[in-house]
Amino acid sequence: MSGAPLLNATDLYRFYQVGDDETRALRGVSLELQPGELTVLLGSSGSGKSTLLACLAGLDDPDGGWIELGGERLSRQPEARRARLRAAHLGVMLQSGNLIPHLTVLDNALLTGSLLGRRDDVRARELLGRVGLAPHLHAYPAQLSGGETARAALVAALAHDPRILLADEPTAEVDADTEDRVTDVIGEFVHGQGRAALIATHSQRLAGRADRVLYLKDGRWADA
Ligand SMILES: Nc1ncnc2c1ncn2[C@@H]1O[C@H](COP(=O)(O)OP(=O)(O)OP(=O)(O)O)[C@@H](O)[C@H]1O
Repeated sequence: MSGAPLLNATDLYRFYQVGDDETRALRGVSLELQPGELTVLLGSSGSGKSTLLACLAGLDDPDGGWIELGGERLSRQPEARRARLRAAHLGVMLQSGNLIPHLTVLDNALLTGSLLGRRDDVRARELLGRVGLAPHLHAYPAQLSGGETARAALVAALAHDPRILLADEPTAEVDADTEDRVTDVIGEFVHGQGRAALIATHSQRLAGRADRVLYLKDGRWADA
C-alpha cells in the first residue's frame, strides 16, 4: 500500500499506575492505517489491544508518542478537539458503552450522522438488515443479547460512513453464520468503499479476510 496514511501512530507508550504497581500496557507501538486495508489485531488477553484502540480513538491519551488523524494531531489535545476529530474521521466500537441506553437500535445508528449533518436512514437500515438486526430496529439496548448489542454497536460505528473503523471484538458472542455476515459488512466497508479498519478480534474468519495481521504481546509488536 502507498500514499498518505489515514492514521499514523508513532512510538506509543501507555503506563497504568495502580498503587505501587505499574502496568506497561503499550511499549513503543507504531502503526499506519491505509485506505482499502483491513488490519486485524491479535494478541492474548492483557496484551494491550483495547488500550491501543482507545488511544487511537482519542478516548485515552498515550503517555509517550503521538497520533495523527487525517494530517492533524490527535494526541495531547483538549478533549473537545479530540471528540471533533474522532467524529470527523472515525467509527469506534469498543467492548462496551457504545450505545445510548434510551435510544433505539435504529436511533443509535443514526446518531453520529445526525450530529454531523449527514443522517442516512437508508444506509443505517441496510447495515442493520445485513447484520441480522432488522427485527430489532426499534428495540432498546437493554433488550438485546450480547451478540446483538455488539452488532448494533458495529452499525452505530459504521452508519455515518467514517474513513476508519476501529473495533474491539465485533464478532464476540455470535454464531458462525452471523460472524460471516459481520465479516462481510466490514470487508465491504474496507474493500468496496476504500475505507480502513483496525479490528481487535479472536476470530479466525475475520483474520482470514485481513490484508494484514498484527500481533501484540506485552504491549509490543511480536511475530505470530
Ligand atoms: N484503566 C486501567 N488501569 C490499570 N490497568 C489497566 C487499565 N486498563 C488496562 N490495564 C492493564 O493494561 C494491560 C493491557 O490491557 P488491555 O485491556 O489493553 O488488554 P487487551 O489485549 O485488550 O485484553 P482483552 O483481550 O482481555 O480485552 C493489562 O495488563 C490491563 O490489566
